[in-house]
Parts: sequence; C-alpha cells; structure tokens
Amino acid sequence: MNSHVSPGGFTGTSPVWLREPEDVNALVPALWSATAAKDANGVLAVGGVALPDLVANVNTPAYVLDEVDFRERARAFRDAFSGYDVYYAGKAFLCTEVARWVAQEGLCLDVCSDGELSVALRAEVDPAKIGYHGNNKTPMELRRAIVTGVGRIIVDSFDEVDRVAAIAAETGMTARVMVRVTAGVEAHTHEYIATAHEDQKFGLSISSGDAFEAVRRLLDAPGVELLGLHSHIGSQIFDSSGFEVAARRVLALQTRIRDELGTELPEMDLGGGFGIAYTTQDDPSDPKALAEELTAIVEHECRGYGLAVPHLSIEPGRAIVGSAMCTVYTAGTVKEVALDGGVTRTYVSVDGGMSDNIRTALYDADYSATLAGRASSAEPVLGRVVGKHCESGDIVVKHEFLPGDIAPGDLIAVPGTGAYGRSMASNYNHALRPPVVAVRDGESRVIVRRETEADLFATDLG
Ligand SMILES: Cc1ncc(COP(=O)(O)O)c(C=O)c1O
Ligand SMILES: N[C@@H](CCCC[NH3+])C(=O)O
Repeated sequence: MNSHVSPGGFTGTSPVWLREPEDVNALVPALWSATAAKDANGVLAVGGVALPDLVANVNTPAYVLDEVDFRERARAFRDAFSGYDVYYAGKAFLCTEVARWVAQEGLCLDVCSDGELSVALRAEVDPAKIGYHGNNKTPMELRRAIVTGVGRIIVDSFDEVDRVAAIAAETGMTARVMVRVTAGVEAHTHEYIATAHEDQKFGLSISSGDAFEAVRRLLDAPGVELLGLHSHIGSQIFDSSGFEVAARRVLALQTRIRDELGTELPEMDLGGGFGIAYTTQDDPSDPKALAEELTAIVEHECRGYGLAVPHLSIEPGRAIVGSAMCTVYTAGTVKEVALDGGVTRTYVSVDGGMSDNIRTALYDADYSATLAGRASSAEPVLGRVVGKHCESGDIVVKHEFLPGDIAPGDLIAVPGTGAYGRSMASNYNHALRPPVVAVRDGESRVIVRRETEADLFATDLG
C-alpha cells in the first residue's frame, strides 16, 4: 500500500497539497467514477448522462451513482481477492438495488443493524452470505439473525457470547460466529474512525485476555459454531503496517487457542478500511496490490507460528462505493471573505451541506469539487463549498480552486461521496434527504427517491 501523503501544514490559507490547477475545468480522474467525463462545454456527464439533464428531472442536491463503476470495483475486489470471501460493508451505502448488485457480482454482504438486514433480505441476498456486526446487538436482533440463518455473527462482547449461546439453545438453531478482537493497533486515520486501539468500544481485547476467554466460552457453547477471529483496524487507511501488526497479534491469539484449547479456527477476517482518493493528496492501492500485500502478510505470520493459513475474508465498503458516487448541488450565494494578508476566500453556498455529507464536519475530511454545468475561462480562486445549515462548521469542501466567475445557479459536483454520504445523512434543519440516482449507458434511474415533506410529517404526529 502506498503511504498516505501527509497534508504537511498550510501555506497561508490553504493546505500545501492543494495546487492551483493548470485547467480549473479539468477533472482529476483518480477522484471520479470510471464513466465521469466533461465535454468541450465543460458539462459533466456520469454514466453517459449529462448532469444538467439529470438535475432537470430530479433537482439538486442529488447523489449520482455510477453503476458500471460500482460493479467494476466490486468485481475488482472479488477477482483480486480470489480465495477470500469479500463482504461489501453495507454501512457505507445500502439500498435494495445496491444489495442486488452486490449479490449479482458474487460478493457477500456485511450488515450492522436490523434495518440493514431487512434491506439485504428484501433484496433476496442469501442469508448464508450475510455477516452481522455491531457492538450492541439486541437479543431481538440476534434472534432474528440466527433464525434467518445469517452466515456469521461477529460477536463483540461477553454479553453477546451469553446471548448467542442462549438463543441457539432455545431455538435449536446453530449460531455461526466470529469473535471481533481488538489488536491494540493505532491506525493512521482520524481518531473517530480508528477501531483497533484499546480505548474504544469495539471488540474484545487480545492483550487483556478477553478475546481468548470469549473464544473459550464460545467453543464450549452447544449450538454455537465458532468460525474464527475478526479484526477491523479502522477506516480510510493507506498504510499496510497497521494490518501487519494486527495480523501478527490475531495470529498469535490463534496460536494460543491451538496450543491451549486444541483447535485451529478455520477462518479469519481482516476487516475493511481501505482508503480512497478524496483529493490529490490521497494515493490508494488497487485491489490487486492490496490482495498481494495482505495475503503475503498473513502467509508470513502463519509460517512464523506454524499455522495453516485460515480461510480469509475482507469487508471493504468505502473502496467499492466511495468513488462510485458524486453529489451534485446548485450554488445559491457566493461571498468573498477577506482573510488576513489581503487574501480572499470565495464562499460558495450550495443547497445541501452537512445533512447530506457530515464527514467534513465530523472527521475534518477533505473533498474536491468542480463546476459541472459549463466551462469557465476565469482565473481560479481559492474557494470553500459550504452548505445551508445553521452551523459555521457546515462545510462540504474546505479547500478547492474554483473558477473566479462562479455564480448562483452554477452546478457544482463533489466526487467521492458514495461512502457514508447518504448513509449518514440527516434531516437537520428539516432538510429532505436527497435521492440516489443510478446512471448507466445514458439512462438514469432513481433508486432512492428524494424525501418529501410528507416523509417529515409521517413521524411528526401534529
Ligand atoms: C467491522 C467493519 N467492517 C468493515 C467496515 C468498512 O470500512 P470501510 O468502508 O472503510 O471499508 C467498517 C467500517 O469502518 C467496520 O466497522
Ligand atoms: N463513517 C465513517 C467510517 C466508519 C465506518 C464504520 N466503522 C466515515 O465516513 O469515514
């Protein structure tokens, strides 16, 4: 994996990685889905559908999902990780149609709530190909998962060990489980999306002995089939050293289980978290390189411990859907704000914001943007794309060079919003969550419709 290029500070008002583009109209292909392209007039099309035509039908803001790109990325993971099971992490983005695409492309599906399970079942995903995560699954959720025949439940606590065993005993069904372990790794990502250090809520600690104890109890529980150990170190990760340390510690636990409990667990899940490019500072690996790297790490560690290589699985979410989607907005107001040193920043307010993309406010995430409806010959200016919510932190794109003549009514497209954009969207300020429009071969299809006022009033009983 290529290492993440550190932003390395600021030059005045913008981060050092942000360079003034030679052509402010040009797309940076690595940030966009496979079929995204601009014509000579600067009109952006995705899946052969020009965005001005698309928004004439569905309005803005809208998420635009490139079906060809999504399927290609899913297949790329499936093919590169042949011999593994690839679980698409539905938390990144899930709707019934996308769950069907996942199944059609031969991937399994990772869910982490009753609602996500309902979507998977509605799409007729084979329950045996569903994995079920969560640090606080209710007894009701666990019962449904077990009775439905979910392929694996990833057990996250001692309480859950007891619950799973009790439900298996009571229903006479077999509960197939993995144990989520905490490997004590400090992943190089934002604190809120790192999940393998000790002081957080997920998993059972290897170093404290809790993970071993959970394994011992599950092996003893009638009706429970323990498949293996699961480790997920965090999200938007570029550096393989975290996976390496985690694999070493998880396999050390596998060795202890073999030596003290007399069994080698047949499976192991390495989690997801593979980073994507949001801006020119990100340089992600392709699935083939990732597969080679992760497989080499596991094989090396297994050799060292004298273990058979377990059947492996991964759970990419962002790396499949992240770049497959962009969001298109309409600019509403444009404001020049004078900063220190005689510099100005152009604030472009769009008709969405933190209600359709919380990641900038929540994780200080970086995004990019481009004018989507026309070309401009104006000089680039340092811009910031902000939303329409009552928060100064309501920022969509913190730093981007935009054409100096950007004006109300312009369409602005933001790439890389597929992961955790719609899935973490909210109704803040009673915003109506935008639609997801799938595009392919010149056709567009609304697969999640825009919310309406009636949706808001469906729960507000008046
Ligand atoms: C257990 C688990 N698996 C998979 C994922 C997917 O992560 P990503 O979308 O970064 O690939 C997550 C989210 O971080 C997760 O918590
Ligand atoms: N929602 C986060 C990632 C956490 C995923 C779930 N463990 C993001 O947008 O980056």
